[in-house]
Amino acid sequence: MWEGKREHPRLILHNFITPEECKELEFIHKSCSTVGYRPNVFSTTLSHLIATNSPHLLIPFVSIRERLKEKMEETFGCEYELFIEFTGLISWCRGASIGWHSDDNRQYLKQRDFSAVCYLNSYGKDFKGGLFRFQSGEPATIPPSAGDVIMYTADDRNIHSVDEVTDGERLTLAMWFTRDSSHDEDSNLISRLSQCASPEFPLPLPASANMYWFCPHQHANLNTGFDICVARLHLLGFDVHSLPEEDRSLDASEQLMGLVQLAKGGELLARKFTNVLHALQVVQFCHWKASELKTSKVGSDAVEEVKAMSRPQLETINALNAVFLPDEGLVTTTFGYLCSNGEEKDSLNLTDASSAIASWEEYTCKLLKELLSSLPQWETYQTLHKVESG
Ligand SMILES: O=C(O)CCC(=O)C(=O)O
Ligand SMILES: [Fe+2]
Repeated sequence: MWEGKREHPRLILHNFITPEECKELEFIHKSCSTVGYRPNVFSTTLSHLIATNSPHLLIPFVSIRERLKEKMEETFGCEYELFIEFTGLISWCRGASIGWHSDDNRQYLKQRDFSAVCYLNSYGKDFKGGLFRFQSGEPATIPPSAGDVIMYTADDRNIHSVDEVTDGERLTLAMWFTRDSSHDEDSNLISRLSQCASPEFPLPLPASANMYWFCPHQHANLNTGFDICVARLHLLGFDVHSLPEEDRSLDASEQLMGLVQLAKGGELLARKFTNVLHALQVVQFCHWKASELKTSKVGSDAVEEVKAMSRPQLETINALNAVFLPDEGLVTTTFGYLCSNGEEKDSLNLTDASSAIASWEEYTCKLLKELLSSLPQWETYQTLHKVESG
C-alpha cells in the first residue's frame, strides 16, 4: 500500500485537496492567524477559531479532516481506530525552519501515531526554500505543491526536516492522529462549541488584546514587530483608522478592539467595522473572491461612501502605525513575497472592500447555518463530520 518500504511507512498523495479548498483555507488563515509555536511561524488552530468567535470557520475543515482520517486509516491498516489529535493551519514565513525530528519526540507528544501535512501553496510559485526532507528512505526530498499531502508515522522511522524559508509564506494544514481517545480533538471542540454556539451572527472578536508579534533574532533591546492584523491589512494596501472612544484612557492595544475604519491612498471608507479582526476578515474575503466580486459588481447604491481624509484622521492613522507597525519593511519581509513586486498592495481599493461586506456576511451566514444544523449530530456521535442538510 505504501510507496516506501516497511522501514519508512509513508505515502505521498497528489492533488488530494482541491485548489478551491486550498484557497478557502488560505483565506481562513490570513484572516485569523496568530503567533505560532516556532520562530517566524504563524498558526490558526480550530480552538483559536472558536475563541475568536468564528466557530463557523470550522465548517470548511470538516470534509477535509474526514477524508484525511479515512485515507490515513486505509493506508496504515487501522480502520476505525484513529482520532484526530490536532488540526492547524501553519504558515512558515521567511526565516522559519525545523531541523531533524520525529513528530512524537517529546514526552507530551507520545500519543501521536501518524502525521499528515497538506500543502496549500507551492514551492517556487508562492515561496522559496521550505523543502521537506526525510532523513532516510524514499522519497528523500519533497517540494511542497498545493493540494499534495504527505502521510507518515510519527515515530523515528520518519525523521524529517524543513529547510529554511527564504522568501514568501509557506502554508500547510498540519494534522496529527492518535489511537488514544483521551487526546481526541473532536470531543474537546464539540464541548466548546456546545457552550458557545449561539444562533446570532458571529462577529469576529480578537482572542486577546495582544496580537503583537515580536521578530526573533533581533537584539533584545531592539525588539521590533507588528500587530498581525494591522500587518496583513497593510500588505493589501490598507491602513487602519480607529474611532475616538468615549473612554480616552484606553491603552493603545485596546484601540484595535473597538470600532475601526479602513483607509487607503488618502481616502477613508465611511463604514465602521466592529474591530480590526472584522475589518481583516472582510478584506481577506474580498482578496479571496476578488475576480468573482468584480464581475458581479453590486449596484452602486450598495457601495459605501469613500471620503478624502482629514488631517486629524491622518494623524490617528500615523499614531496607530507607530505603535502597531513601527517597521513597515518587516511586514513585507515576513508576509510578502519579494518576487511578486508587491502588486497585492494595489489589487483592491476601498470600494471593493465595501462591496465585499454583503458577500462576506452571506458566506458567514451560510457556514453558521451549517454549523448549527450539524452540531446536534456532532454532539451525538462526538465527531465532526459532514451532515447532509435537508
Ligand atoms: O511543514 C512541513 O512540511 C512539516 C512540518 C513539521 O515537520 C512539523 O511541524 O513537525
Ligand atoms: Fe514534523
